[in-house]
Amino acid sequence: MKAEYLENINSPEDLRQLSQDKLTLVAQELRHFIISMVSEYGGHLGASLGSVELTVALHYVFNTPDDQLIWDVGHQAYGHKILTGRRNTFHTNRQFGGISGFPSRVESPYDTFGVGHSSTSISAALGMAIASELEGNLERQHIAVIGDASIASGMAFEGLNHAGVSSANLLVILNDNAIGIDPSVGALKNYLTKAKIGYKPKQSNIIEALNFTYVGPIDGHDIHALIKAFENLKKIKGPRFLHVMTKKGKGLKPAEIEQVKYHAPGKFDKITGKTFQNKTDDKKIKYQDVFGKTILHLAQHDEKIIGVTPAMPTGSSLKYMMDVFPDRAFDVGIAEQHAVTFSAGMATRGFKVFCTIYSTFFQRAYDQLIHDVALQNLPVVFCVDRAGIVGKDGATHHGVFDIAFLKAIPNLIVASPSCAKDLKNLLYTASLGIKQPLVIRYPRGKSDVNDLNIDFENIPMGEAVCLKEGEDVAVLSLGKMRKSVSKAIEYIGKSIGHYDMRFVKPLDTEILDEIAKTYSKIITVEDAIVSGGFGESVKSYLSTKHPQIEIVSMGLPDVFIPHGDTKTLLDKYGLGVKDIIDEIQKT
Ligand SMILES: Cc1ncc(C[n+]2csc(CCOP(=O)(O)OP(=O)(O)O)c2C)c(N)n1
Ligand SMILES: CC(=O)[C@@H](O)[C@H](O)COP(=O)(O)O
Ligand SMILES: [Mg+2]
Repeated sequence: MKAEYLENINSPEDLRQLSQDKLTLVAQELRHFIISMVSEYGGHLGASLGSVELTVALHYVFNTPDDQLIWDVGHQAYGHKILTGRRNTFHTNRQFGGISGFPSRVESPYDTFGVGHSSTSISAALGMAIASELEGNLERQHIAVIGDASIASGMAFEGLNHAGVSSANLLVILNDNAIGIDPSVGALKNYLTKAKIGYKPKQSNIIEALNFTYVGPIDGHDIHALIKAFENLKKIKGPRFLHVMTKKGKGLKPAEIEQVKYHAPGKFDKITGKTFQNKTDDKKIKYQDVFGKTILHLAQHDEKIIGVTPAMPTGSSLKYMMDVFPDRAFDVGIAEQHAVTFSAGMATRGFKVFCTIYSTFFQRAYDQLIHDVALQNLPVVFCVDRAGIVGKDGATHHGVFDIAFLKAIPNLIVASPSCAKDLKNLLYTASLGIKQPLVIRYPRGKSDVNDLNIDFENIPMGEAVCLKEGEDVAVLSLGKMRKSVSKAIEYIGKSIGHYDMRFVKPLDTEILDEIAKTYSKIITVEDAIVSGGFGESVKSYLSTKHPQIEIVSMGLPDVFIPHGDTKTLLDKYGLGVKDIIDEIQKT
């Protein structure tokens, strides 16, 4: 398909030169371009396909970038990027050195707010709107576009609650496709479903009750209806809310049908939509499945076991347990804070709660972890997925801060298994009953095994293992870095000791004392920021007791790591196999 119009749109200014009757064609070309790019280079798909008409209409009516357009999460903003000067660089999306998969303030003046985590758009847009008011600019528009799953989060409600008592020039657009990554959940979702079928007695409109002017629901694929609604809403002052209905995956049949799969499908055939299988290493089980399959197995033998996920049943693989035990496995929506305190509540009543959260999203629930779990020493098990570098999602999503922020918390045990067997056995050990909260962090992607057997072993809390004895240099690896360290030692071929520390906290001080007697140099290697990390704990323990030992901590530097494939990033940021070899050889 020739992109007759799109090819000439290098900024929204160009779009605004077109007559309104051409916009449907622009939308068609834009959708086609997104499908073609994502099919070849990967990335998020369904959300951007569903917001094509919305994107075109927004940039047509509003005076971006002076009018402030804020996308929630930002995975639906591919159309926005393409219309705002990034069509020619879009093929670099999410690659190292290329454009980011999410709006980013350093990338473009049209990206008014950096995103990646959900439910921030209303607060950010309100902040901008009140700033404009204070500057005396009452004309500038501030538009937050938020999805139906993201608006159900506590943070979005905090923003609505504040906006409703302001006179801010704020327009919230609810892009309602009735699904997040997985189907949306909760009472608000039920309310929105009713609103769409026309059941909306005025007094029961939640949004109007919060003092917003409410318009909708309208068809979010009808550009002309969208333009009309925006023009009308522009004339109204104060907080306004437009409810728009869209279809995730719109325009690519398989993506409309299998919306979960096509949220971010990987590469696919742009005509048929058929996805391609990655042939290499295909049989290895993903870490998320080691969790998901083990927790299902354990739950089958212990009815006290509960699973909790904040909106990531597929990504975390808790879905296996949800399918079999819908009453004991909960998707609580995008609500990390609630997920943690809800788990704490269940733990007070003697349930064995396994709450699975991506490392990066766990950041949201730090106070709940300290105040509601650790302070009360409640034995909740946090299965922290996507720990370490996650790859192409980039800075907003890398799980690299968890070690530093977790190790400061009293009562908490923090484990970082290096293989599927240890992850499985830690889950098993926790299921036998623990007396304090436990975090088990594990990485994104494939594990080291093809099959999961069901022989379980107890792992004593805080116990490290010696993988290989040596002389002079001992390398202490944490979690997935074990594999790179093994490769480095294999390459060097001389006698280097290798220890899989398994726990950040408590430290295995017994083994550390033994190591200190044998070696003159210790290298710690962790897939997280080195500042405040595991290596620093080792250093702090050993430096007073064994001041003669040289200790080098390898980890990520004190910067935000950008997007790119995981290996490239590890190599660039000093955690490649070669870096480990070099450090060992410095001896
Ligand atoms: C705080 C946080 N938790 C979880 C996620 C993972 N996540 C990304 S998109 C998404 C679903 C968003 O759904 P919705 O807001 O309805 O937007 P849609 O994808 O349907 O356009 C989730 C759970 C996230 N980005 N941020
Ligand atoms: C936008 C977002 O936050 C999610 O879609 C995220 O990209 C999922 O990451 P995984 O691919 O690791 O499940
Ligand atoms: Mg949605």
